[in-house]
Amino acid sequence: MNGFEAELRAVAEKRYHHLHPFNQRMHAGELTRDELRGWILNRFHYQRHIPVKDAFVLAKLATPELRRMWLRRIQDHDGAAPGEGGIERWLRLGEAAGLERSLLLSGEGVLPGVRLAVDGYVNLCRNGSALEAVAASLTELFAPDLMRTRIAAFERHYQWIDPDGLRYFQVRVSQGRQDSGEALALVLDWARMRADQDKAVAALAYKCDLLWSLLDAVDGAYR
Ligand SMILES: O=C(O)c1cc(C(=O)O)c2c(n1)C(=O)C(=O)c1cc(C(=O)O)[nH]c1-2
Repeated sequence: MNGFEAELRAVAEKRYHHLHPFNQRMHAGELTRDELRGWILNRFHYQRHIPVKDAFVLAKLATPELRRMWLRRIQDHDGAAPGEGGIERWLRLGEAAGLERSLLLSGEGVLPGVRLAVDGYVNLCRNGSALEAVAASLTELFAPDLMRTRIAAFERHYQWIDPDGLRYFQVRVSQGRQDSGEALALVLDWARMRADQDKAVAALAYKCDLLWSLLDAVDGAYR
């Protein structure tokens, strides 16, 4: 591993939301039903904007090979047909926790801080360079381990949620590994100069901060 890759990993190790008190309480089984439902509802706002931000990233990629690779991410979330894909699986997670899909789809109850955090990510991908947008997605290097911890915590502590609802997380473990492996290879290839490496590190730190802010908003609202 070169020094730049170590620097990227160190940023996420220190600032990624696996360390956030809300996630720590989730894993320890300390969340109430209302808190968990509030998280699922608010995180849906993030989920439904992932393919939107990925469409901005796609438009910045210069070759068919790169666009094909990135297009797969949009399909992972939107599915190839109605009733498929990550957004549908998140709606089923909501239903497994007792939340109507019409409520999630309405956007009602999404917290102001969550809207700002999600806007921050979409706008980074809209206005930033391809390097910055792809570097920001590198939080996914750490997401699969977090998903595995989360699945175990749900199975152990939150048995009132139908286990079929956990399918979103199970599928994301391998998708996240593939996504982050591809994104890391691109960032290492594109950022050879120190100035570019600094921009990539800053974009990743910003992404960590916005995920952290999203949980701050949820943590403060439902206690
Ligand atoms: O539940 C999580 O902790 C978590 C974190 C992240 C992340 O690190 O951004 C993503 C996801 N989930 C996720 O489900 C997902 O599809 C996803 C896409 C991206 C991205 O930046 O392109 N991050 C994430």
